[in-house]
Amino acid sequence: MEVGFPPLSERRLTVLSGPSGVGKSTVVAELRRAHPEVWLSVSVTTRRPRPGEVNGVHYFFVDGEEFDRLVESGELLEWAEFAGNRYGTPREPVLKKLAEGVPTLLEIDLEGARQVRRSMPEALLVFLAPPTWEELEKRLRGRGTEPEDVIARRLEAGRVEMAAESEFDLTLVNTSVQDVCLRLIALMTDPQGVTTTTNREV
Ligand SMILES: Nc1ncnc2c1ncn2[C@@H]1O[C@H](COP(=O)(O)OP(=O)(O)OP(=O)(O)O)[C@@H](O)[C@H]1O
Ligand SMILES: Nc1nc2c(ncn2[C@@H]2O[C@H](COP(=O)(O)O)[C@@H](O)[C@H]2O)c(=O)[nH]1
Repeated sequence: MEVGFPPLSERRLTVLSGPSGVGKSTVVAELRRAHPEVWLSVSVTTRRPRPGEVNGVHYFFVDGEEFDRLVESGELLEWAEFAGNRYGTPREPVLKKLAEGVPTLLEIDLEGARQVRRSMPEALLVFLAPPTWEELEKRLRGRGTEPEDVIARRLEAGRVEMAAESEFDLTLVNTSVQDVCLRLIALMTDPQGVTTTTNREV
């Protein structure tokens, strides 16, 4: 049975959230490899770049002063502090892509998703969940990009994010990156894609 989501033209904005380490970036990279027509917003962050991360590609890396300026000037659609750093979505490029009718994706944290829910209620909010909590810890540690104290902060935030799953329109469990991508692209490009009354899918 179809649930009451608005038609595609009014819900081209899709938000992907979920605990740190669940696989959001992996899923998005795979999705964009297969579907380059999907546009991913490049966020601004005060976090230091990880090895291999490129300014303007993975993030716009800025200092605290510049982030303050962006907030004060209203240039961010949403922003949040996550595990000691700040992250935000530049407003203008998102509005431009939406006006052009381009399927647009934000990969952001829970606080950011809540702000988008308030300011753009037509957006589709998708929660990416791990198969188990143990698997989440394994992925986060296995990525090897953060020291243990940062991993602990991210897992603490992850508990809060997991508890908020029901705020999202839909949950996809990231057991298989391929399966999640297929489902996500169907949701983004096919008005019939949202055809379930249950929040959680496997
Ligand atoms: N379905 C999967 N099965 C096994 N490993 C996976 C799967 N999806 C992602 N991973 C691995 O989990 C780790 C974390 O993935 P990724 O960096 O994409 O997470 P994230 O949700 O974007 O994290 P963050 O919010 O911290 O940026 C990576 O090492 C990735 O290769
Ligand atoms: N609210 C926002 N959250 C964002 C944005 N860009 C990324 N994120 C989220 O931050 C955490 C940590 O990311 P990492 O790259 O340091 O691992 C993760 O949940 C991202 O989804 C944003 O613009 N706004």
